[in-house]
Amino acid sequence: MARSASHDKRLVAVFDAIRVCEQRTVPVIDWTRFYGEEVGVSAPSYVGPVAIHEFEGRGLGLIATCKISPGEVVLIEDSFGLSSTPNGPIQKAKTELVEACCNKLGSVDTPLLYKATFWCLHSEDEETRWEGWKQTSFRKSVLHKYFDHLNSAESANGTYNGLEQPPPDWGKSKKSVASVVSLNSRKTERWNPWTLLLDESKSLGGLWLAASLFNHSCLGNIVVSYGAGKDHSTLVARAAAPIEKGEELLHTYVYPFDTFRERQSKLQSIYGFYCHCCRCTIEAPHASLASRLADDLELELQKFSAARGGAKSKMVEVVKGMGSALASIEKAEESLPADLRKVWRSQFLWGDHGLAMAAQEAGLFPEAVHAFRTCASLVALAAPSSEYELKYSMMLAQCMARWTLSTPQVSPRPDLKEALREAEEAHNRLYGGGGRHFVVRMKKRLEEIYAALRRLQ
Ligand SMILES: C[S@@+](CC[C@H](N)C(=O)[O-])C[C@H]1O[C@@H](n2cnc3c(N)ncnc32)[C@H](O)[C@@H]1O
Repeated sequence: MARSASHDKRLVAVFDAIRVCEQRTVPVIDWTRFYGEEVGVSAPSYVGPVAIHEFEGRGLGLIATCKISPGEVVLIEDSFGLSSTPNGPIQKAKTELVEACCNKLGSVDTPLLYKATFWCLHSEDEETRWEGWKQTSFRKSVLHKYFDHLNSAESANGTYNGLEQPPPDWGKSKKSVASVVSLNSRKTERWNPWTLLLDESKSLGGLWLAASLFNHSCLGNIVVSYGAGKDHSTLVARAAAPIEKGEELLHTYVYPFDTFRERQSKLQSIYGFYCHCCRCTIEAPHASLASRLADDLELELQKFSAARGGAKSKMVEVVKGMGSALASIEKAEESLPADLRKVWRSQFLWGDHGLAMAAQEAGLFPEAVHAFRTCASLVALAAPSSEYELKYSMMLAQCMARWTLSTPQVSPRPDLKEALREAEEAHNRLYGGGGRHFVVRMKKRLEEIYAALRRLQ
């Protein structure tokens, strides 16, 4: 008996190793359809070189089973549930998502494995949950089965039956569904093919079972994007930085450019934990200073909102005010150890963004270009390869184009070609390709702006 048990263990180890080696080839994304309005373009699911692991103080998470390079796909997965109203208020999106999950859990068409995996996700509902869903070893075995299913072409039907535990009690209350949704849901994002900016008007709340296992760091090493699938419901996670074998894969749950206190407060109120990541460790001792400087900057930003659409001279004043608030931040930065300065500075990126917008509106293009460049360099530190990197490189290129169009004799000319190349690279980092296609679209858009300006002259 003992002999056969150890034999079994070795067999499991061999099969596990084969499972890691025999990953499916990463599906290719069709870029021409990616930006379109078409629905029903689906990408096959895929799990890269990752394994489920238990971490002290943060429950289950994912680790790399080998070295992963930036841009490498680690997960492709379709949503379990989606809210129905695009860009609805958070509460409405959550209510709709809870409803969608309840329907899916109640449907006989939903494979048992999906239902079991849903109940294995992190939850704070201690009253109505069956005890089994809280046991780490049981959660891990169900989740492993779900991961295997994502990487195989087989249907999920029946796979749950192989688990050792008795079939669970499916009769859950809406409250327990809501707890899982609150702690694991995310918001989809998509690019508007016309403005080439992230289009909030199409965002939906959604739940992805495997992606729910990513734990948080304010300096994450993966990025997530949404493309293909009905309602752009397919989630694609990629490495944003080199990840060593055995290192945890971490995603940033909150806006990465909020101040230390703002991030901590959101993480505690929404997810119930205090973040001890390396960035928070750097920023914690200087938290009061950062909050005071952020308040001063915020006052200047409010002046910008009030001056929008008004006299140019007023906007020039606003630019001066913002510039001096940012100069105080840069002065405070000098008191920090040199290697911590830039990461600390990224808490104020939104101020540079505001300055860039105000300077652009005031026609102060060199200042605007400088501020957009600062945004891009801060993103590269705190949120590399993210949608923010693409956003700022695109805004920079568009600002340079406006500058050239409004002052054709400008000297030295802004290097628009270089900025477009940077946008192309940022696109490739975020999506693993498609940058050329994207830049061609952007050039077309710039030509349209130019033609419109010519008509006005
Ligand atoms: C989306 S789930 C992530 C997976 C989860 N660890 C599990 O066991 O299923 C979010 C929850 O994980 C935990 N968590 C995530 N990141 C954490 C971190 N950096 N420190 C402590 N807990 C964390 C928190 O309990 C949070 O509410």
